Amino acid sequence: MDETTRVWGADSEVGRLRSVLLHRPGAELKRLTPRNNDALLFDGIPWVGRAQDEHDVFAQTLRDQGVRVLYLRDLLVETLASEVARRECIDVVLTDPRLGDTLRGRLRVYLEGLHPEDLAHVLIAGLAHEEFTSGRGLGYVLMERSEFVIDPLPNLLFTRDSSVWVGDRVAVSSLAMHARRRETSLTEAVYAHHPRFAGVGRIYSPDLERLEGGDVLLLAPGVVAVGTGERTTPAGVERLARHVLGAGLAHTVLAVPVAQDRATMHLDTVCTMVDTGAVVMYPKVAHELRAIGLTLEDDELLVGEPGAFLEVAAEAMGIDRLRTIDTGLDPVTAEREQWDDGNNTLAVAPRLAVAYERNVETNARLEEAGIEVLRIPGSELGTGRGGPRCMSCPLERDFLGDEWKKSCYGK
Ligand SMILES: NC(=[NH2+])NCCC[C@H](N)C(=O)O
Repeated sequence: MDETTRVWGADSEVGRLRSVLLHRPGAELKRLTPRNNDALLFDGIPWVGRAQDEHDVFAQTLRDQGVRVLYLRDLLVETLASEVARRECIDVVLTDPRLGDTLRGRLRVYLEGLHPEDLAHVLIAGLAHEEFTSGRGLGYVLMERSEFVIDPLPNLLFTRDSSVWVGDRVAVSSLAMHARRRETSLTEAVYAHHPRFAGVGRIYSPDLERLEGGDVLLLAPGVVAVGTGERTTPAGVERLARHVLGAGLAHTVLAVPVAQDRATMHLDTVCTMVDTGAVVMYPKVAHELRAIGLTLEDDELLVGEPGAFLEVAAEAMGIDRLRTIDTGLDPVTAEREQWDDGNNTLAVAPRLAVAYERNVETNARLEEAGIEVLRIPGSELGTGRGGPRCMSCPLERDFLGDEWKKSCYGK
């Protein structure tokens, strides 16, 4: 398809995937140490070379299915050819109040002198105290050697969280955790200034209430579920609902409260779609999870009565039942495989999903249920607590539109 006729976006989680935004992990992962990994939201210290190999397998698996893989880093380098984009990305770094004016001034001169390739590297991998030899000022002198003048972004790998498409519009999200806040200045720059995305409509921006893409699930054309818990706030759900409903991109938004735990940081840690009317879901929460329908009437956001997620979702989708496939086999296996992102699958098409190979029982269950599983390794990638869905932002999926119901029932 030529660039001018391209229709970006998605109206489901399962329409045939045409292009996807990934970030191949790099030098930013080398910044992780046992002292900073918790603050940087990693549960271990990944072997970086192996994590890259695993990620390459992921990307190749998608390409083998005819999916075009775009890398965030490449787009960022191209974006940074624009003076405005450069200034915006640099300004965000310089707002860090830890710096102090002297160090800030030095840093500005340094960053402004960098070629786009090197600037992208520093924006992603950060800048260690010892690497910035031209640093001056009290902020610099009293900084611990192990600190960063610019913090690295090891979670950039999880491209699902910093932007999400609803219909043909993109939401650049508002990340909740300090370690991730700056990620969206890079995604924002790409969507705003890369010629590839010229003219694309927006429905969210990073200055709004907290909202992370991992919480946003396109259940069906017209129905969007949004988790609210550790990351996305109820106010974030409300704001997105207003924008999505107001723009006619959906008729119902479901707010889905999830426990405020690391294991369930996003809705996609317990539930992802693998077919038009089916989800893989952590059984422990499947029947506890509640949902509240939000609709818009005369510009007023109406909040429905809370009900069981599976029922409220099926009703909003207009189907009798949302099919569930359980994580694991017994409760202990289910808990282990939920933790290891067994629920976090990426559908390439209806009944075809990428999953971590390590979740043996969950994958077997998916296959029993008629879902073809494309297995990828994730021993190192998994240390960041994210699976194939978290590591991908679908840019183009075939829109299912009215065909959706037919494919849901026509099996
Ligand atoms: N959509 C997701 N589940 N993303 C997982 C993100 C993991 C990342 N380490 C974080 O804590 O933010």
